[in-house]
Amino acid sequence: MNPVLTRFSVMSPVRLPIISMRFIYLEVNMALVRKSNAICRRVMKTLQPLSSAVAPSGPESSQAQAQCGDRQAYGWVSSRSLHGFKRPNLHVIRNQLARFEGGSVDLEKNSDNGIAILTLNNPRRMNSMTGKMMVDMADKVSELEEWHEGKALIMRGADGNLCTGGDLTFVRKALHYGEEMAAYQHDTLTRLLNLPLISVALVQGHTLGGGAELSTACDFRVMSSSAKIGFVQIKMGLSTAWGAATRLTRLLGRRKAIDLLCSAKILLPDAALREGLVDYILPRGSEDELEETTQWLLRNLCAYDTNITRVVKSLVVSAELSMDHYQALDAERKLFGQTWGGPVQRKMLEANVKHK
Ligand SMILES: CC[C@H](C(=O)O)C(=O)SCCNC(=O)CCNC(=O)[C@H](O)C(C)(C)COP(=O)(O)OP(=O)(O)OC[C@H]1O[C@@H](n2cnc3c(N)ncnc32)[C@H](O)[C@@H]1OP(=O)(O)O
Repeated sequence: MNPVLTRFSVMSPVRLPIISMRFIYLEVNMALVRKSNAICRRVMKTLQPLSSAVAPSGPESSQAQAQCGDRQAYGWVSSRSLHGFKRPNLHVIRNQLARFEGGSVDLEKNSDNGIAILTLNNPRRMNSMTGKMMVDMADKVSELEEWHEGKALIMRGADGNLCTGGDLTFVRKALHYGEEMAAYQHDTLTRLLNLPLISVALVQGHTLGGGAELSTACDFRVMSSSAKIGFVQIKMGLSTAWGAATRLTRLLGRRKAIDLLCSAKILLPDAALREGLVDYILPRGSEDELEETTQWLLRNLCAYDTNITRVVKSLVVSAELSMDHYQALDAERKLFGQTWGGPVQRKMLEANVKHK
């Protein structure tokens, strides 16, 4: 049964006959799975020609294959996801990612106001994410899943910069490991988005590529008046690595998602607000933007009872949770895996592109 509904049904004061609820839920779920499997097979058929277009050919492809080796070696298991794709073994991937050192993701939980602060901490490299930071983030999201007295979460970066995406030193070393890294981040960011906490990304400084993707894994985005945000992956020869194509399409609709992802435009606050990508711009010259964001949260979204706030968030998650979401992420991961390590990305990495 949907984990969110399970948690809600235990908490709901009116205990409906759970058996009949479970039965109805299972029936609906099976119908959804049958429908989405059929859609997914059609989607993947249209994508097949693309894979020969973007995957490396010639010696590079044999080198890439040699590097990748058998997917089993990297933790791909035989069990299939609901939509026919191989479900990755996150535990094996975790051990591989942890070897790419650098930075940390830290968590402070304030039991007085029920607001937790999740901090990306790699300031010398603008909080870009290493493999170790991805493992840290997954662990902190698991800790938040068990924080039952929490009400909200603010995700921010150390020293006034949210995140500039994948740490390029990590990226250059992990070109054989794109799909696995994407699967790991998809799991973490979907769990983050589905937490029974009102989540806000504090968009500060340069929030680029994967950093912009991280911001879409929160319910709301609050932006500093001096910040910039842009999905620059296409300039790097890539599609989105951490699930933003799926989330942006749901958040802004397909037209705006295509616009932001295919133009690689870098938005200043007013434009980001106009596009609906961010929800609030902090006043210019704020002394303490984290405190300003905390007050914005308390005023607008956390003014009421903690348990009811958690139930309302859980209800919205369970209303949105659908097979299509996981099918979209599976397809996104497959596509991303075909761009990662491809000739365009290699050329852009060598060019050391700066997204000014
Ligand atoms: C997996 C996700 C996906 C992917 O990687 O496939 C992506 O996220 S794609 C996007 C990847 N990110 C980038 O390409 C950003 C590259 N960096 C820049 O464009 C600039 O650094 C910029 C515009 C963010 C800031 O420019 P500015 O001149 O203001 O500062 P510096 O360039 O001197 O940067 C300061 C310092 O930070 C280091 N830095 C910044 N971003 C990254 C990064 N993503 N990985 C590693 N290091 C990063 C930069 O190298 C400087 O350090 P230094 O030791 O002085 O070279």
